[in-house]
Amino acid sequence: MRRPAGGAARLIPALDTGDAARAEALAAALAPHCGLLKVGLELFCAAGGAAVAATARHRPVFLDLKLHDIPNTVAGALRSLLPLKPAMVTLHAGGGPAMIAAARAAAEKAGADRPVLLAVTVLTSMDAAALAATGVADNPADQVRRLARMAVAAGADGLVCSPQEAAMLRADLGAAPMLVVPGVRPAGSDAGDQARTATPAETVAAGADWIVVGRPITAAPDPAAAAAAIAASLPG
Ligand SMILES: O=c1ccn([C@@H]2O[C@H](COP(=O)(O)O)[C@@H](O)[C@H]2O)c(=O)[nH]1
Repeated sequence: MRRPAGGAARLIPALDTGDAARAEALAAALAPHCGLLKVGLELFCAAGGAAVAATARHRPVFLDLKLHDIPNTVAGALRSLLPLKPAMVTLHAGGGPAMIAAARAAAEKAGADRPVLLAVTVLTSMDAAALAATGVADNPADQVRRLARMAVAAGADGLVCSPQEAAMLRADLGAAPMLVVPGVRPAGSDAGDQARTATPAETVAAGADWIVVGRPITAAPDPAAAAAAIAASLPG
């Protein structure tokens, strides 16, 4: 997977709906304004591989299933997903190095066309209090750094972090890991359940390769116009 040159290629709209027909209509409308399209848990649980195939007719698919299980099970899940040819797949960094290494070994069975493996660090919906409730006393940035170092060493190609950690990860890990960043909000839009946010332009300036935007696009009266406006705001 090549890194995006800039502008619209950096944008990944999240097709978060349980309605496969609506997802396909969104995919068709948003494709001219983005680099990839994200199929997440809501759409995959509703429509499975058929939704991935339908979305892939419009743009390469970022399959955001956040796999998190014992290594053998995650490796098996990866093998089951390979026929769908997703461009990117997520797994939780919290599954640990053996799980990530097993996923990498399974993905490599697809050869040169294998999906990019992205390790999700600390969910962008979590603030320090939410993290503390899980037993992690460190602030989100420290926990993101710790998980990111471990995940890259174990074989992840890239990371999912919030806009607020992108610059730190670039400084810490250099240019190599791909950074895919949700929790992105155009100025003035509702954060909803996202806790660690920034604007699209700020997020790219901080070092994100791709930004993920869901509701500010899909809940807009004209999703294609919303995506076009976000793409136009991105630095090259
Ligand atoms: O830490 C994470 C990991 C994944 N996501 C996903 O990104 C989108 C964001 O949607 P918005 O509507 O723009 O909030 C959604 O599909 C999440 O599952 C994330 O938000 N944070």
